[in-house]
Amino acid sequence: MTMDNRYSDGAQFLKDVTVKIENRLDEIRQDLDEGKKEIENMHEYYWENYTEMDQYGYEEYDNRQALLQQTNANTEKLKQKHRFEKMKDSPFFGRVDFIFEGEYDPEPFYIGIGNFAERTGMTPLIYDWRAPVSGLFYDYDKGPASYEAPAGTIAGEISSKWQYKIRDGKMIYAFESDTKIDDEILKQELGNNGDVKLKNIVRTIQKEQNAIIRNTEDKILVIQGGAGSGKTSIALHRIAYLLYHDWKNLKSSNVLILSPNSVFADYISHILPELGEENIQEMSFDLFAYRELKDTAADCEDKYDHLERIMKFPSDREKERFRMKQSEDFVGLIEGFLATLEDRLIDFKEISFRGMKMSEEELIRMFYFKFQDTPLLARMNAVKDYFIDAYETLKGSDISDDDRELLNSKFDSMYVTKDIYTIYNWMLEDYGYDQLSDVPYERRKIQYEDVYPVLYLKYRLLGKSSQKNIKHLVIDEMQDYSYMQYVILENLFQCRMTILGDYAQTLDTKQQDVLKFLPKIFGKDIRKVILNKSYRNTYEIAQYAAQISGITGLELLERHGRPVDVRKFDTEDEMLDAIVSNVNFGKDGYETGAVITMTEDEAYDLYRLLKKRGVDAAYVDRDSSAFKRGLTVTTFYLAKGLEFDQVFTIRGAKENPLADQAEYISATRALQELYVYETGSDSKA
Ligand SMILES: Nc1ncnc2c1ncn2[C@@H]1O[C@H](COP(=O)(O)OP(=O)(O)OP(=O)(O)O)[C@@H](O)[C@H]1O
Repeated sequence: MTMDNRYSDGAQFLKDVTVKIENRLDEIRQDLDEGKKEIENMHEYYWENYTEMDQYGYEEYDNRQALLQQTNANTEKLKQKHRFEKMKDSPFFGRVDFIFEGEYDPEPFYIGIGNFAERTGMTPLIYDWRAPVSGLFYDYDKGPASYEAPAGTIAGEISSKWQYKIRDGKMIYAFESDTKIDDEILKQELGNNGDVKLKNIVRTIQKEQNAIIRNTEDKILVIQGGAGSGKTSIALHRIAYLLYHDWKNLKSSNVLILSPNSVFADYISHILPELGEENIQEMSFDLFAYRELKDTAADCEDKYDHLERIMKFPSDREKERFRMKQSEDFVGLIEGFLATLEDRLIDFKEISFRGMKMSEEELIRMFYFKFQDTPLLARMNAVKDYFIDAYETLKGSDISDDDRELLNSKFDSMYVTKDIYTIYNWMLEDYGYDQLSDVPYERRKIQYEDVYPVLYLKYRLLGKSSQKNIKHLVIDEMQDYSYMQYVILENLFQCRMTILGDYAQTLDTKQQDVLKFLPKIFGKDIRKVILNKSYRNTYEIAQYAAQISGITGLELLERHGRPVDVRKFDTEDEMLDAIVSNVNFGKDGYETGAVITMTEDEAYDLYRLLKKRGVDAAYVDRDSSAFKRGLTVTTFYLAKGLEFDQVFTIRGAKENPLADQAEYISATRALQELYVYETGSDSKA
């Protein structure tokens, strides 16, 4: 067959399938209209008749159920409508012609962002990229191939593979794919200008990425990958894949992403809806900790307070103490402290209540033996419940609320304190650390180094609030979580996890290899995957970044661009001039750019100066929830995980202990152009 013939096949198929999609859309719209009317009728019927409905409420109940069913059916239809509308624009992007073993003629399988059949239950005309057969498209070139179907392995041969680009229902191109073309298409996708949202990559998922996306065996999958290797993209596609395959069990509300901040959360929020799935919950661990500690202190520092401080006032002692407090050794210290805490925390006093007594010895026996597995601060409650049970059995009646209150306070008063903050201070004192300031609740602000140790202590003393609803946890930027944080996470979440990150992009002054300690915490359920190919940056930028980080062995895509512009200016004015003259947005220019500094103050100053020069820039700080098209001014730690067409990295003071990581993280944010600027004589040489 000639190329033209094949092209016309795809084009003909596009015509046919477009008509069919339109037909289905018409039907769905009609169904939706009828459904809406049905709901209105039900409401009307209800309001007209509810006074006469039977006294037991059966009819009312039936009515409500019917209404609920109809509403659910409508929601389902609405989702379908959205999917097909999207598919009408671009129904498919790939095709595999597969000759099943024992047969002669190839069967074409068209692949798109969702399944499409003429009618529900009929053989699909287009297959969802997550369907078993679509695996062929990502995993094989021409030749023998197989895929895993529910019935087992299906083997055969791929006679050809096609790549399509369709926009607004029109065929832009159709290529029979081979390695060279695939690479060209990938480069073209990557060469397109950056967006303010991370894009889906279904058209060009690479084989090694696909293996991760389609992995269902491993309970905990840990992905170490260099900057721009597609980790975040893959994690989100994996979630989409799991939602599709495990739809009975896993709903989008069962998935939680632990993300570094709101800008990042917004940045990744489009992929799942683009793929026809609902968006998922995300939260920063710091916010979670802060909420959990609300009853312990009025305020807690977050990671960014800590970072700003170590950059402004670098102190080796503080760095060391911080590291120690997040370490395995410190978990050990807390455990050691807990082992001796019982004696110190309780002052046993005989209980007597309306003629019933519990002696000190009895209390001790209960406390140390009967309820020894209950967390310490919840244990007296267990003893009290036991006491109340015995009392009620004896009297043959329930105890009054007032009496229960009275007993609560009697039992509680045996604790010397129940304040976690105070108990934590005892521990700091025991081990020779400075204590937290002894102030009333309203004035308490827990420093970042103590936030997670206090949270750990709290869970050990009160029990944890297990997050049962979450069945899959995604942890992005895994290198930024400490041993202590992982121990807490392991306690809170017993579910499947996708953990991803890059040790080179650490926000600590020293790299930590979380891959080393994760197995200690999560046991043998862990599987580790390493990604070595970088997709984001041009060759020139990736090489520059590799040279500053000293990382070797990263495979780079041969997508070329401008050389990196590294310059030192005598004055800030000259540097600003250079930024202004290189910024390139607008009709023929780029979509996104960033001026990235080390500290918040530096970012804010530059933002103001750029504004003064009439540059339309936006300032992104830790409270921001999105970044926009055009120029953004921000810090390296907030730019983490994001990408921009143009990046202006502004080197900070050379004493800044995070200078190297900052430069690496900033440089690897650039898609097309990178400028590394500094000013003055006191800057980094
Ligand atoms: N297979 C692919 N096809 C097309 N684009 C891809 C592919 N894999 C990755 N990319 C693109 O590469 C860029 C980097 O991806 P992503 O942000 O997921 O990487 P990352 O490993 O999380 O990066 P970092 O750690 O540096 O933040 C994105 O623009 C993404 O769309």
